[in-house]
Amino acid sequence: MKIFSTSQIKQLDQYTIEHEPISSIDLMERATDKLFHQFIGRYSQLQPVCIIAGQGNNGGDALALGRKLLHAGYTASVVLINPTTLSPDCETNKQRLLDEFPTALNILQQQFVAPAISDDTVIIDGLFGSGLSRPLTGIFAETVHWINQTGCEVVAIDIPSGLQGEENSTDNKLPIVKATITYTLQFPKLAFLLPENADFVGKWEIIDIGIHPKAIEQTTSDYSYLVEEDIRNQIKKRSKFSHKGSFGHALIIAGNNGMAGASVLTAKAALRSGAGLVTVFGPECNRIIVQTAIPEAIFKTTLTATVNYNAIAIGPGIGTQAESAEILKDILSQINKSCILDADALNIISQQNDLLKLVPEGSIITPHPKEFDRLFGISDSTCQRISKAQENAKKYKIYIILKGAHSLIATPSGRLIFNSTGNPGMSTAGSGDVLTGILAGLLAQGYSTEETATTSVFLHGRAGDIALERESEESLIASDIIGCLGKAYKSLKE
Ligand SMILES: NC(=O)C1=CN([C@@H]2O[C@H](COP(=O)(O)OP(=O)(O)OC[C@H]3O[C@@H](n4cnc5c(N)ncnc54)[C@H](O)[C@@H]3O)[C@@H](O)[C@H]2O)[C@H](O)CC1
Ligand SMILES: [K+]
Repeated sequence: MKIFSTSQIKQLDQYTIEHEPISSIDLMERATDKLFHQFIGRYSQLQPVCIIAGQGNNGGDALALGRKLLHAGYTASVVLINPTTLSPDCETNKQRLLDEFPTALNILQQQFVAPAISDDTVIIDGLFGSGLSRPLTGIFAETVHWINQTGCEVVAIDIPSGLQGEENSTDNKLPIVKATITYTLQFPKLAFLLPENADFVGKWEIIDIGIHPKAIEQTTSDYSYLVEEDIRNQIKKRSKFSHKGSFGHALIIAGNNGMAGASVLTAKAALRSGAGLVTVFGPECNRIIVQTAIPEAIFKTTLTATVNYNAIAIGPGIGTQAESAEILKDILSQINKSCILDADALNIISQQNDLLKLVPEGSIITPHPKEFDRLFGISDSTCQRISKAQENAKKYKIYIILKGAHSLIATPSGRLIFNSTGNPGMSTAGSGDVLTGILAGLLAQGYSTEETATTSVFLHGRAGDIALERESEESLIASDIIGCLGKAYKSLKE
């Protein structure tokens, strides 16, 4: 699913109006019908509602939603913050509300006056949406401060008011609505995927308002959101006549003294994701541990003929000592096909930056933000880190998987793909090793590097989400993710 900037969304909106064709007021009516249905699915008529509308089309949406809720029998009051002029569609919806429910509307022009609410009131935030161009001040800022101190549930229309759709200032004192849930129109906004905005956006759901499909298809964007339908068709079907040789041989270089668990988790994940054969390379002291924990894997302490492997993953738990650095250097100088680099392999590279040039084109590296900063320099904001990921993925022609709540895949062609699966329970020891194992498993099976990166990240998160059905966010451990890989695959075949 593409992610567009707010200015692109404005153009898509216009294209829909001209080519569907539909008048802009009817598009607003259609959008608010969808919002209304989403809202009544979550909140009953017993719940009092206070609607805050602004002067633009976000305010128009709020006024129309208020009218629909009053029609449906909700106890709703509407406050219109109107110091200057209303957009034409906002004006129309103000009139429609006044015509039908004249006493429900309170218009404030200069100073904010808090409406009467109760503890269980739901506030609908329709003050500003995608048209916001600068930080809120005056009566708008007062309104936001009031909303945030009520302690009530807040439903934001499109975007929490005060938040920009893309990059936001790092000043955390700016007036921005803290929503419980954001019903966003048609497309997720980039800001929703950035960790610093989590407190404002709350949960978010996409409301399909019927933007013209041709406009969506024709408009390009570097950004996208990886959803199930992107992955389903990528899963390879297995032939009835296949044998273990059909699914490739993965080499996992992982685990030092005391870190055998890293090799176990990585190798197990590679096997569970479908590799035909898995060989673990590690020190002699790990032999019994690895062979006991995964009898299906081969264990080696010497490295020969790396050409025989369909996928090589290197890094989990290898440490950054000279011996490991030598092995990494050897491997990188020897191989000429894409490999997977994680954890200590990345830490070694950040100490010897010239090694980055040896990483074969099309390789996949999987840093978390700290490892990323060690590799490419410290970033002041998530947006800056994202730009650096894009720049370096292009420069070195590699896939960079920047791990996080919405792991980001930066591709050699400059695309930025955010993952949609996963949960906070997956922030646990060994979770990254599991991802590396899945990547190795898929690459070994002949998935292209791009398919490997996207499918692995999606499957890893999906398995984590399935694991959460039995575990809590606190109790979930990396082995649970591996244990749910089967169900994750099945969920994509149902
Ligand atoms: N395709 C869609 O997604 C649809 C979206 N709809 C809704 O329309 C808004 C966007 O409406 P717009 O009128 O462009 O912007 P806002 O309502 O967010 O803002 C109004 C107006 O305010 C001015 N402004 C900007 N920043 C400030 C500020 N800090 N202080 C004061 N005034 C400010 C600026 O001139 C803006 O234009 C979208 O979010 C959806 O809710 C449609 O209803 C359906 C189609
Ligand atoms: K809003």
